Amino acid sequence: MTRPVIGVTCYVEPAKFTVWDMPAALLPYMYVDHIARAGGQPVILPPAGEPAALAGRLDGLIIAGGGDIDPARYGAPPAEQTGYVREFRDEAEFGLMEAALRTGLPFLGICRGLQVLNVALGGTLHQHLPDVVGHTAHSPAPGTFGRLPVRLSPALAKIYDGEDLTPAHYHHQAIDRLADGLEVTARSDDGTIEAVEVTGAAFALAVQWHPEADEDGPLFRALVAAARH
Ligand SMILES: NCCCC(=O)O
Repeated sequence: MTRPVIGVTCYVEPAKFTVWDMPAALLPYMYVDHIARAGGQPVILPPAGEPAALAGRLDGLIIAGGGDIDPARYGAPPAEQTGYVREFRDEAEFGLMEAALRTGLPFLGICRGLQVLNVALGGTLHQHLPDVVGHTAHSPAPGTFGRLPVRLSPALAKIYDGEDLTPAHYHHQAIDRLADGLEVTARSDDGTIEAVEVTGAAFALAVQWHPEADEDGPLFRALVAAARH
């Protein structure tokens, strides 16, 4: 069976690899491994050229984790804790997001990808979640995933085969004002929005957590299944 082509966005950051120490287009391998194990063909989309022009050649799209969105995109001045803003990545991913929404391309947003979806549709973000919820359980230490329970909507519970989940989290920002056209599909106990879907779309959903960090990949399988149609 032909594998649906799943585009997945990536970082561009200073990096050390083999004998080199230079900027690299980077993506944790877990993303592409999950896509391939789910039956898809992963294609990494660096934020160079015009990746949105490729949307018509993809069967599905993942906007992956990454640094903070430039708060100017949702009309806010930058907070002190806002970091790793890469305007070139914003430009590429907001273009891809717009193309996916316009064409009904099956879409999965992961962490930053959820935030791109919300801002693209006119929503806003909390720029530093610990200031809002009073704890750091969503991002306990640099480079370490936290585990925090979330309660899933019936639609998401069907994908995960259960209403309760304790996924891997690493985010210091979160949705503040939910965009029109989105529905909340999961929250954590402190009220933080942890997942959303686009109302009425065949498959356009996003999670604030990191499904790529877990061995099992129901969200990746669901995306690849949607991408086959
Ligand atoms: N803001 C970028 C995604 C991760 C985070 O919220 O820390």
